[in-house]
Amino acid sequence: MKLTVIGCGYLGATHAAAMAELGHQVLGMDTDTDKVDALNKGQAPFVERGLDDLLAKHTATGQLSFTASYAEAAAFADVHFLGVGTPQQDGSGAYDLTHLHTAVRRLAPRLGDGAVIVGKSTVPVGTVAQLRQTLDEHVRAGASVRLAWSPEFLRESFAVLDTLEPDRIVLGVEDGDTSSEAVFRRVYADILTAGSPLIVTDIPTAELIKGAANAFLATKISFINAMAELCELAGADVQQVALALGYDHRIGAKGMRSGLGFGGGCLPKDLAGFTHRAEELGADTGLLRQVAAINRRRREHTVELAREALGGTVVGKRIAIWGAAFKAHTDDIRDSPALAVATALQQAGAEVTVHDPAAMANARRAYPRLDYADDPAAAVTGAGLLLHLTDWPQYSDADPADLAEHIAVPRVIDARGTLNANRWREAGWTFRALGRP
Ligand SMILES: NC(=O)c1ccc[n+]([C@@H]2O[C@H](COP(=O)([O-])OP(=O)(O)OC[C@H]3O[C@@H](n4cnc5c(N)ncnc54)[C@H](O)[C@@H]3O)[C@@H](O)[C@H]2O)c1
Ligand SMILES: O=c1ccn([C@@H]2O[C@H](COP(=O)(O)OP(=O)(O)O[C@H]3O[C@H](CO)[C@@H](O)[C@H](O)[C@H]3O)[C@@H](O)[C@H]2O)c(=O)[nH]1
Repeated sequence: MKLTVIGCGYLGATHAAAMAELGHQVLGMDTDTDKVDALNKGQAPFVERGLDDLLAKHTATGQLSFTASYAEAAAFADVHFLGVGTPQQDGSGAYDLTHLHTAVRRLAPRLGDGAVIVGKSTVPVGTVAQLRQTLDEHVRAGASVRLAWSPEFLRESFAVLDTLEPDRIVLGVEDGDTSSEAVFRRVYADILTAGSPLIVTDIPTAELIKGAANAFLATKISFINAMAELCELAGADVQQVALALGYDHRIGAKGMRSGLGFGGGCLPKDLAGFTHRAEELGADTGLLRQVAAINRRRREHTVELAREALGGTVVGKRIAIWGAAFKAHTDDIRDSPALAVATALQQAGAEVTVHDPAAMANARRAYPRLDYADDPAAAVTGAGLLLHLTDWPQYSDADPADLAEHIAVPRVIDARGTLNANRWREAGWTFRALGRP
């Protein structure tokens, strides 16, 4: 089949490459010409495992290409996936939906009768009804264009795998739309044959499923972090608590790692947007607000522990920070908990040196006033405290005995819970972890 993907960021570039891997002819479209150029060379403009290989493989054969032209995209195919960004509006939790409306407005007059738009971006419930109005206002006279919504559940760093082998696929179709599902089933034929379940539902339900999924994932993380708070007060170990809870099949161990809390381009923004929309609809959002508050406290608590470790003040103190990405195996620093802690400490007067295996270029651009070191040992050299803030395996594999020779005072706070406490203590470090004795 011939398909386009409008908006080629983390979601869209991965989706385009994965659709080519399924055998489709794919044209990705993005307004960012630098991104388009990189993608056409077979290079992902961000770090994502396996994506460069897929892009290189399919751009080389011409099965996958990218453009900045709506006209080319509209002429290329009758099925158009939408993956443009839906960021948070400044100063409120609400979603900014302008990119979506722009994309529909620009595409609509160029589409032929029978075209199908399938949205993948994350949106608050009610968005598709508004996009339908935008579509109807701009579509050619006499052309009937269908609009369906298939929210995306991929995780960064597992994006290729999650797109090709999804836990489930959701498709929302408008009332009276009897044909989008058949088109969609053809697009996803191989994935459906391999056993991924497909849930076909109405539009509001499809929109809401995505928000609910991220709200649940956020709740699970904040739940275990609330237990971590309690463990610290009681002298108990949250990792043992999580281990024991996770063996219960009704709870499950996945997505329940305690630590510095959730960041990234999705969970914080989607929790805020979901809460905002729920309030507009008159729902009680007490639970959702607590989830966000617990998450905020993780960052504040880590800053406080650093202050405490340094004798009550961070002013003029050298602090090494391991981690800038919002999680391991990505260069994404959107709402990164690690950088939130780093900048809070710097604002409080500390001299902060940051290391990250992949996200330093992005961090340098966004936070040019922080210091950066090229390797983990260089970051700790001369510091009075090390904070471990992103769960890269390089950090859990590092040799604490070797590092103790570089740091001025061997003191570490493990905010991700992935360092081996015994190993670090045996190497002479004062070791403190969140939620653990
Ligand atoms: N990143 C993820 O892991 C992930 C997973 C599931 C869902 N989502 C959702 O997918 C959407 C995209 O997220 P992302 O992380 O890929 O964002 P992103 O910022 O990486 O990518 C968005 C892309 O859209 C492009 N764009 C903006 N306006 C455009 C327009 N009018 N026409 C064409 N292109 C346009 C931008 O240039 C950018 O490349 C969001 O709604 C997000 O919530 C993201
Ligand atoms: O047990 C856990 C799992 C994650 N995190 C943190 O939570 C954040 C989000 O992690 P993760 O869910 O792995 O990353 P994302 O790539 O942001 O993916 C989430 O957001 C996407 C965008 O909506 C969804 O598609 C995915 O299903 C959803 O997992 C990161 O800061 C992690 O460090 C924890 O603290 N504990």
